[in-house]
Amino acid sequence: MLEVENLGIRFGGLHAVRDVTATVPAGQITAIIGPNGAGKSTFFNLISGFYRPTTGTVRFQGENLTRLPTHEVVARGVARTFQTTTIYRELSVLDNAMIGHRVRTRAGLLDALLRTPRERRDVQGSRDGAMRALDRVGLSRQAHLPAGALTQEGQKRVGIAMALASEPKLLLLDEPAAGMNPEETVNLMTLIRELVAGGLTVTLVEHKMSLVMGLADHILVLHHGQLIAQGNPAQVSRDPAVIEAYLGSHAHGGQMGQDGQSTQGGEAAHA
Ligand SMILES: Nc1ncnc2c1ncn2[C@@H]1O[C@H](COP(=O)(O)OP(=O)(O)OP(=O)(O)O)[C@@H](O)[C@H]1O
Repeated sequence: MLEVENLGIRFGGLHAVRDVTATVPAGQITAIIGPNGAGKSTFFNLISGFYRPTTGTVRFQGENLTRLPTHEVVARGVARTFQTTTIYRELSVLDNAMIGHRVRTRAGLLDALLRTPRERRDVQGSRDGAMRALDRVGLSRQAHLPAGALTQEGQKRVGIAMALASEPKLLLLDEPAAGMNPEETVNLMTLIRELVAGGLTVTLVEHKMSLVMGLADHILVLHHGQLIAQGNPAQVSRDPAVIEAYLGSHAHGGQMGQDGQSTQGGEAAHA
């Protein structure tokens, strides 16, 4: 579904992502892992159009997305969530999801100001699309609550609904389980599996190895911006280069698993 070739970006002297060639298969869950600073978020920013690569190409369903602005990437079916929650806490859950949907509607500012028939049709379309997205994440009954009144898990679901409201084919989740307790993490895994069973392709960056190893069909491992391994969880967790990368990063003060639980390296090595 997604193919990147020789993808790279430099920030001054730092090669944050270097020469990555990889594919994301349709209908599967692909996880991107690697020690802190490995380039995972930067890689996400490259494939979702937030950053322009210094080298290489990004192709989605055969189409070259490399130089497209973010909204064009979204319009072609690639949507993402963010590491930190970016929902509007004071707005209703429905309004949040509608914001996600508006990316796909055509009415411009003039239509909105003049409240043209097209604008009214688009608002109705956004409402319907947003409700469908809320239904997919199990939030239709909370649609009229302020988003900030929901639990941490509920707010994460709002963020996912915002992305789903643009009706993506590929959903990019940036650390979806950050800040979640074990029960919430299991609920999230169930939700992701349901979305994939419904035909969505999911790619995620995640530190929690229990989630990655329990969920991913395919794993890409980045280290110092480079792809050092890929394969299924069993293959990746016994790959010497992966174990070395995590243990090395730990030895040099690499951050431990999310919320300071156990080391990524330990979990990867024992998964
Ligand atoms: N906009 C930027 N400008 C300069 N340097 C950046 C920028 N974005 C990221 N970097 C650097 O690129 C490297 C990779 O960062 P990135 O956030 O992609 O890693 P990561 O694997 O997502 O890390 P983490 O697991 O800590 O979230 C880091 O050294 C980071 O400081």
